[in-house]
Amino acid sequence: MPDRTLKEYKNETYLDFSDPTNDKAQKKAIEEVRSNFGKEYDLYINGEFVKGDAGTFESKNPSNISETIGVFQSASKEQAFNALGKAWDAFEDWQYVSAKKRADFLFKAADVVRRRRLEINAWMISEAGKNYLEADADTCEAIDFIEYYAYEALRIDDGMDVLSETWGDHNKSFYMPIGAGVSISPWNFPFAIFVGMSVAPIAVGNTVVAKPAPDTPRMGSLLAEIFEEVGLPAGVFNFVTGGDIEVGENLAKHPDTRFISFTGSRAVGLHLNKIAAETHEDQNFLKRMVCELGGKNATVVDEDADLNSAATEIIKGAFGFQGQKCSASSRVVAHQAIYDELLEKVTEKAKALEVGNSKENYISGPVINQKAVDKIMKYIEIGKEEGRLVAGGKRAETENEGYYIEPTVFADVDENARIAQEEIFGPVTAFIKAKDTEDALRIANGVEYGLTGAYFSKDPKKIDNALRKFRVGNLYINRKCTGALVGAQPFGGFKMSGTDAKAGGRDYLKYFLEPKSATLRPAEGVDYDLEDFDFANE
Ligand SMILES: NC(=O)c1ccc[n+]([C@@H]2O[C@H](COP(=O)([O-])OP(=O)(O)OC[C@H]3O[C@@H](n4cnc5c(N)ncnc54)[C@H](O)[C@@H]3O)[C@@H](O)[C@H]2O)c1
Ligand SMILES: N[C@@H](CCC=O)C(=O)O
Repeated sequence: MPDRTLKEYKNETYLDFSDPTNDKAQKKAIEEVRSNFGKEYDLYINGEFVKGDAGTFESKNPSNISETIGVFQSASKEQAFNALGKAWDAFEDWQYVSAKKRADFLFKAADVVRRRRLEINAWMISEAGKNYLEADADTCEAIDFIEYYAYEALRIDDGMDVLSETWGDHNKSFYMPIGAGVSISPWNFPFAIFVGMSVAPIAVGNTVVAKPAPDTPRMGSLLAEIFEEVGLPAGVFNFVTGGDIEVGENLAKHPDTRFISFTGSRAVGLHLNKIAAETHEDQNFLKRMVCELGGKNATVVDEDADLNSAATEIIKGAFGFQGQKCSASSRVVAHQAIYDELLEKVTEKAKALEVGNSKENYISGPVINQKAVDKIMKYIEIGKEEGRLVAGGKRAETENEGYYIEPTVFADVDENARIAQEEIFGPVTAFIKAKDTEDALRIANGVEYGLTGAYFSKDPKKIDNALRKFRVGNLYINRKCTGALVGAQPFGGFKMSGTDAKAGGRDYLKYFLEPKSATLRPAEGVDYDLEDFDFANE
């Protein structure tokens, strides 16, 4: 295999499903996957597929809830702890495996994902309710995470800081993996985020117990199959499905859990952050906590913006995957001079979005489950009190029994209203009127989150002003505020949106590393320096 360097990294490109060949191929993959609905999938602990001790649960198709995607294991607390123990056993060797060897496992895994791409999309379309493009983008992001972190691990292995020489001593700093930990992921990027959160620690020599969200366990079990196929050493990656408390919380609390990597809601993230801070008597490290939480993102449209383009991008940002993205534009803050015109354009486009079964590639599919329906419909009722309903506002009627909600737009919402402040995580956006540019940026910043934002203007001076003042981790000018690409738009937010980690960025792997400084004084008459040592087993 040729040497792979960071320079070789490229984002995977999405399939064009308006091409009938791709559309047909995706439909065929969906039919194949559907013929496998209802099968049982096991835990994957220490390189073995095993049954759970605490029963089983089913994953359902949100587009048609009479369909069972698969049957999954509920691990007991003891099994979860056993997985953690096996991960520590595997760490003994894995921490010293060379970065190149580790990266080779990952490059092979990325190639398997490429080979199974349409099948993986098909499972995701069925289990999460994504349309074809959203599913394909998720699978591509998973490939990107795997390869980007593999390249990054190679770069980090090349050495850290250039240090000064001190009177004949040689100084070197390098990174060491930190140990075995737990990755707890959400259902909304059920492959990309699950894969990214599993691969990042592994790429730099750690071992992982990964728990998928209960709504999308099939997407996690695919990674177990892939790592089994590429021969990743036993115990490096463990896949444990089961209860939030039984598996997730108990693992977070365990004194041997070295890191907790969490992506999910603010409430659960804060709860786990507290757990991470509690030190057990027999714990000899501070737990490393990585939290990537929610958002209440705004698209700000200034008076000189291209309104057609802004309206198109708002629709994508607010209603892509039914608004179930932490990055979604759930607020539109519009300058008073263009407010009415923009609102009319967005309303018209929102009303035109067709809702239906994801297997037929409707632009808008279902939301994830009944709990989500209840929460979103509750916010829609609140919105009716707080603003003027101009589009949607009801359950969408379709041929299937699924969790469908109409794309919904509220106008004339006060900046402090609940629907302007709280994360809804569904197909709902709220228009807020601003007096001028500064007022718009103040409103955009006036929430507890700081994840993404979009700003529309043609004026370079205004753009420069927004670049500095709009307080979000990911800011986009003249485009939608969703769809960050690995390695291009490192992703993660400020304020209550998380611990400032940037998934798919250069800093991310350092959350799973500890830096070590070494000083070597050459022994009398011996000629060597620290560059002669690479600190890894081949
Ligand atoms: N910042 C980001 O990068 C990012 C990315 C995706 C999603 N999100 C956020 O995730 C949320 C949606 O995902 P969700 O509904 O799956 O979130 P969630 O917080 O309900 O669940 C996330 C994960 O935590 C587990 N969990 C729940 N309770 C737990 C507990 N007490 N102990 C341990 N684990 C527990 C769940 O099973 C799931 O695997 C939204 O708030 C969204 O903004 C953030
Ligand atoms: N990284 C994704 C969002 C992940 C959270 O849901 C985006 O940029 O849209």
